[in-house]
Amino acid sequence: MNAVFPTPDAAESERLLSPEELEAALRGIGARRYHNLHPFHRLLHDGKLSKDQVRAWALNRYYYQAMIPVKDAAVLARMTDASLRRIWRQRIVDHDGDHEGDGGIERWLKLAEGVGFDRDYVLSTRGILSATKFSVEAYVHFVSEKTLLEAIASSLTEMFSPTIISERVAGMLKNYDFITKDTLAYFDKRLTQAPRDADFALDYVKQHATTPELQRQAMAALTFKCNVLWTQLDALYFAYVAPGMIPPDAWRPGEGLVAAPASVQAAGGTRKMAAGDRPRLPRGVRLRNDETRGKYVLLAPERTFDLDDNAVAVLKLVDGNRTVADIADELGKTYAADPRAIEADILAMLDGLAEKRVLER
Ligand SMILES: O=C(O)c1cc(C(=O)O)c2c(n1)C(=O)C(=O)c1cc(C(=O)O)[nH]c1-2
Repeated sequence: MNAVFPTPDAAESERLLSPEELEAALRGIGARRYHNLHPFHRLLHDGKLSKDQVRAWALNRYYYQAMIPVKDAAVLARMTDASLRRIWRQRIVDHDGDHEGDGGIERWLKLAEGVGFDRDYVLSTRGILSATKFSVEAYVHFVSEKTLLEAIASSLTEMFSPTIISERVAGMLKNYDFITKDTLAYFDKRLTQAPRDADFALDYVKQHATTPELQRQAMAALTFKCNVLWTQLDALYFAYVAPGMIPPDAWRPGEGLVAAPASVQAAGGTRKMAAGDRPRLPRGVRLRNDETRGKYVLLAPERTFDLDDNAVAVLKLVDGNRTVADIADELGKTYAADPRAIEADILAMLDGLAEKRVLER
């Protein structure tokens, strides 16, 4: 393994690597350490997180986004060559934009707003985990204090980001009903910006890491940066997944959100079903008669829900055409009940299924 991907402390790194070997070594660091491998990202992309856990990610990642131009300004300040600065300054423009309302930070704010946050709360950075701040600030300090080669090499995680971004966008759109293409617009531009930036940085490092020591420093810088990304996810995982220990002062579910209409709040985030809605089963979810058990179940990908008789009676009428009021009318006739009286129970039952994401409006 070391012969293919020498690590900074491997004996192999005593030898001067060819530029191609150096690139392979750098890619090997990403293959082992990039944050696409972190369990938090796996959960995020596979649709296994709750809306609040996705919110925690969006909020914390805002801090990274907001500090990237500060980091790049620190890198720029190290550059004595105008031709280098001319290229590097584009990174700051990409994130800050050319005018108010433009740029990557603004697009990340849209993402945070898209999952329910109040913009001013996000901007205040009040609820962001201290560990997130420590990691991000370590990155800014690193590029300020280390050599320019190390500062540039530390940005090389971007070589690996297009793959994770494609996976993330596809996974989140598929798996979360509260995520839209607009919400994730931040990532569209990164798919072209990141390879452009990474190509430049990689060429620079290959050209300037001309001794085993400099090559070792470049590899160590990339390793450090992988750790900057990884530790941010460790902190999120610890606070919001398991053991779920949210530190004092960090964001707690419910805080910093745009006040939703009362009907939305009552449904715990998703709008409550109304009598005029036409519920339907999402793609991949089916009502099935489980003959061996002699009962109906709701079959969803990798999940099965047992249903009581009332739920089965309602779901047999759920077809995307009938409104909830229509369903109440029909069941009222069948069971000789007042449709308006049973409507409330039907709505509550459907809301419960919608929250589990096995029913849509
Ligand atoms: O979505 C991601 O996984 C991801 C990763 C990285 C990265 O690898 O550092 C960056 C970004 N996104 C990103 O959006 C971004 O602007 C960025 C700037 C930098 C950097 O080190 O200068 N990395 C990243």
